[in-house]
Amino acid sequence: MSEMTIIEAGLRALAVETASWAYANSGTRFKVFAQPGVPRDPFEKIEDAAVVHRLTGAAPSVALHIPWDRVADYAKLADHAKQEGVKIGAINANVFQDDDYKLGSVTHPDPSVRRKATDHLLECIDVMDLTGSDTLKLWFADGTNYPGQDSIRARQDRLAEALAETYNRLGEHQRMLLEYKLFEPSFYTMDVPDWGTSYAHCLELGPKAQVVIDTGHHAPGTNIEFIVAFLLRANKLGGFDFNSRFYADDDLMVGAADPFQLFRIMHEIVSAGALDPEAGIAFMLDQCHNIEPKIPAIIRSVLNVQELTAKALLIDASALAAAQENGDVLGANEIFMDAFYTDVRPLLAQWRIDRGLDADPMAAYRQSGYDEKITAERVGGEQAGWGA
Ligand SMILES: O=C[C@H](O)[C@H](O)[C@H](O)[C@H](O)CO
Ligand SMILES: [Zn+2]
Ligand SMILES: [Zn+2]
Repeated sequence: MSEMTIIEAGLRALAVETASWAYANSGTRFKVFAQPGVPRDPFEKIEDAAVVHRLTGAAPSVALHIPWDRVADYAKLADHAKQEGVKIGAINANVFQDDDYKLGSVTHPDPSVRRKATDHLLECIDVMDLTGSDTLKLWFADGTNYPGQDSIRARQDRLAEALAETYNRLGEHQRMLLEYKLFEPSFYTMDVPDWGTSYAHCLELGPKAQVVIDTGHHAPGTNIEFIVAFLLRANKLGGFDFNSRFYADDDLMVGAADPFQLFRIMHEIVSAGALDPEAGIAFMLDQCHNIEPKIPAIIRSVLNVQELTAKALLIDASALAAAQENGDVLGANEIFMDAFYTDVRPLLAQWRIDRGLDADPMAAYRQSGYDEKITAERVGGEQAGWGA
């Protein structure tokens, strides 16, 4: 089978979900650098997401974050997305920016705060019903900063209670993804610190609960592809928050800091046949573009996922299996690395041309004049951003 045929079949299924908040101003605790032309509301965020899909052909959905994307008429927002040629993806809850959540949200010692937080999770399922989204994504900033601050076990009981109530509210075709994070903004304990904790809660909840892996949420040196392989085998991998990092939760462009890691992750996906939409793996981006222009950075990120997936698709699976069975350590590694070192960019350029897309989406964006258009049009009003 020709390389193009292999890539053709594999990439046809690959759909990347971009993040509404990545089109808005976001940065670090030190500085958020506002940029001209940034969206002022979720409708404009969706228009930018549609441009990414039109140029790459591989980003058909956009995740929302509530309340950052709260609108009066969610059906109208979903219609707008449809008009623009994209659909609403995962709905992200936000129980980390309210003053009441200083000591936690669903794990807070005060039951009235837990009630408030759980009600927000339920509100997000209402948003799913109104927008046609089938995925609720939950990340909790909940944790403690000092030993003794609270009971680690009691917080797990509170978390489990809120998750169960939320799970029971899910519709027949809806699911919830539980994200974990080693640290930040809590620095002694996070209540969902690692994949094992998320996995255990998801097992306790049932089949509609799965784990989401944010590639920036692990201790340095963690073998993330092992977690991918394990959760795929257990049918408990719901998706990814793709980004890359050099140190912590840097939220840089996926594949930028460590393309080889993304290749190893996509090898586990491809070899498990999980690229197929039926497998239900959400390939979401969770990034923040503080110093680089946002839309081109997101286009570049989608291309990075395509490129490393195409390389993974080119691994000679039968030769690799034979080498593995024969204990041919160097042979197996050579077959693996051969694919990684294959330049797939000419193949992908042709793949795009065959779809009526520009061979080079980054150049196509520069030549589109879209940046100039939004910079000229989006004056006045408040730019969207963290907390706006
Ligand atoms: O670190 C926070 C997590 O990655 C969440 O996914 C969060 O909702 C997202 O980063 C938006 O801030
Ligand atoms: Zn994330
Ligand atoms: Zn994060």
